Amino acid sequence: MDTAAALRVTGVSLDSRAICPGDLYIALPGAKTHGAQFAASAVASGAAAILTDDAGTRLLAGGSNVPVLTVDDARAATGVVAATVYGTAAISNTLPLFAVTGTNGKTTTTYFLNSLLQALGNTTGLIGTIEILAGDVAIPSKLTTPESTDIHALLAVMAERGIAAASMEVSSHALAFGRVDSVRFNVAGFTNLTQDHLDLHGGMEAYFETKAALFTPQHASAAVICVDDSWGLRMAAASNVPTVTLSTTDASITPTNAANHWEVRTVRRDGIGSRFSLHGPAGEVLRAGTALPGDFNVSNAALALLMVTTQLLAEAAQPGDGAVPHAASQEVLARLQHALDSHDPFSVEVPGRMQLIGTAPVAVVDFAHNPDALQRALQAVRPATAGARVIAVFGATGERDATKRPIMGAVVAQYADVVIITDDDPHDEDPAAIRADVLAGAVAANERGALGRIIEEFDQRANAIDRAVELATAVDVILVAGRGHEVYQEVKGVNLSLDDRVELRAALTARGFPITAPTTIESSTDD
Ligand SMILES: CC(=O)N[C@H]1[C@@H](OP(=O)(O)OP(=O)(O)OC[C@H]2O[C@@H](n3ccc(=O)[nH]c3=O)[C@H](O)[C@@H]2O)O[C@H](CO)[C@@H](O)[C@@H]1O[C@H](C)C(=O)N[C@@H](C)C(=O)N[C@H](CCC(=O)O)C(=O)O
Ligand SMILES: Nc1ncnc2c1ncn2[C@@H]1O[C@H](COP(=O)(O)OP(=O)(O)OP(=O)(O)O)[C@@H](O)[C@H]1O
Repeated sequence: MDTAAALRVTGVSLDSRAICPGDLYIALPGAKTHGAQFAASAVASGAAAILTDDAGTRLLAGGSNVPVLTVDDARAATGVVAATVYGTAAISNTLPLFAVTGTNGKTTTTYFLNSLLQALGNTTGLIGTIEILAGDVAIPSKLTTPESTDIHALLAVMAERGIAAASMEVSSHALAFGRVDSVRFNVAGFTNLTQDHLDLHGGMEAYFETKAALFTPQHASAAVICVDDSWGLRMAAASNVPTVTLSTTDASITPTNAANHWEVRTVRRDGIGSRFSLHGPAGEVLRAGTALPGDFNVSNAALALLMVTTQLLAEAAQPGDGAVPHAASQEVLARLQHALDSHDPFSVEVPGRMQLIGTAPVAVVDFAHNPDALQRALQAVRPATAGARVIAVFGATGERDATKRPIMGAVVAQYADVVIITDDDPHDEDPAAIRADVLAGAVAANERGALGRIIEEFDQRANAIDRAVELATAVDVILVAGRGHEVYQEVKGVNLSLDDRVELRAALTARGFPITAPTTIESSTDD
């Protein structure tokens, strides 16, 4: 214990491969192996000490020449240790943090938050599926929500670099594995809950409970919860931090506490996007727009707007009773409206999210990879022109929630005229068996009279995309769904280069159809 008391570490990592000299290596039990198996390698890389559990200590059994600290639950200790080492336990007092959780819309909403915070004059940070940004420094992202050791290190770097506000996606995996432990967000937002990740959670109730952990004083000072569905209403009731609710569709359920309820009204189409107004309980009105198609992007934009509004109102609140004087509230609204009008922050492009690749036919790459997202994406791209068809290319992921596969097949058959089934990331599963599960759902829906009369299957995703373009006329719409921004397809442990945007653009060009210019975060421009 004397050695431990005198010990100084300069960083923390859960991964022996990422250890830098002077780091603490936290050896965790995992699904496949125990981190203690890699302790020697961590020490060889310069680990100054090891923290682990009883099982880890037994595995080390006198074989370590650095101090070993043993705790009952090493994962539960990780967040607090990382926050202590990086000095980030109370960082949200000086660096406002925004978290977004929900099945769909996390990435888009964090991009919208980031864009609005910048429009308000902040240097910002962003942590999510596509990339991590600390001001103008971009760091590649491996997970939607990094491990807590990485989050605390990133927050320390952000504070050092003068970042004024940061937005983060919080996945249900992150909540289940304690990745946001010792992080308290100023405002946590909830988008929606629909079927996904049942391989991890077992059922929707457990999935809901995991998400609900974000809306507790341990993790959030305030919540903004979208109540467009009954899960949202339940989340608002379960939340035990000050909560503002948001409804974004006519069909939304009105919560009982109208005093904290905001709603979207007057949505109207504007090109492929929309304009809308957001109305508060005291007659507040903010007007905004988004160039991204789909009603769900109005929801995402409204959620981002209300989360920032909530934080600015909290900053304007009087110490003591917490009330916001009328003049201060008017000032906040005016500042926000000016940022909305001058920067159009929700028209930022989100890589692989309803990303327009071709114009005639309209050809879109989107990340929809679960039943609800697919339905909404297909509805969003449905053309008004009589006789125009929607041609969908998609597949399901291996080693993830297998129950959603036939449902995805059925949804696409229901909402697309032409259904082209192919591979997503099969991981270690047999791709043909995954396609068969999806196909079964599409065929069954077809037999029940679903819209999709043409159903085809391709084992090569590039060929499936090419086939979609071959079948298309200039008035049709092609939706290539499921992989969005991803540039590799993982097949039996091997990452094969594959970018839907590149394949779609090539197929359109080969047939003389017009395309849009590539954007920055694409494999075609990275190379
Ligand atoms: C299912 C899941 O989340 N698994 C996580 C879990 O892995 P595991 O239990 O299999 O770990 P393991 O391989 O047995 O290894 C045990 C320990 O040894 C360590 N190790 C292992 C090998 C080595 O050489 N050195 C080393 O130190 C590992 O870092 C780990 O701490 O613990 C690891 C670190 O402790 C995580 O990196 C890993 O996430 C993997 C990479 C993953 O793919 N997770 C996905 C499913 C995920 O979290 N996705 C969500 C988003 C989902 C969505 O919304 O779509 C996300 O937030 O990204
Ligand atoms: N609010 C929403 N409701 C339903 N579907 C949405 C919503 N926002 C986006 N989508 C659909 O879900 C897909 C994924 O969106 P996004 O990446 O923003 O969500 P996410 O929660 O980060 O997803 P993931 O956890 O899988 O990374 C989009 O490509 C779109 O098809």
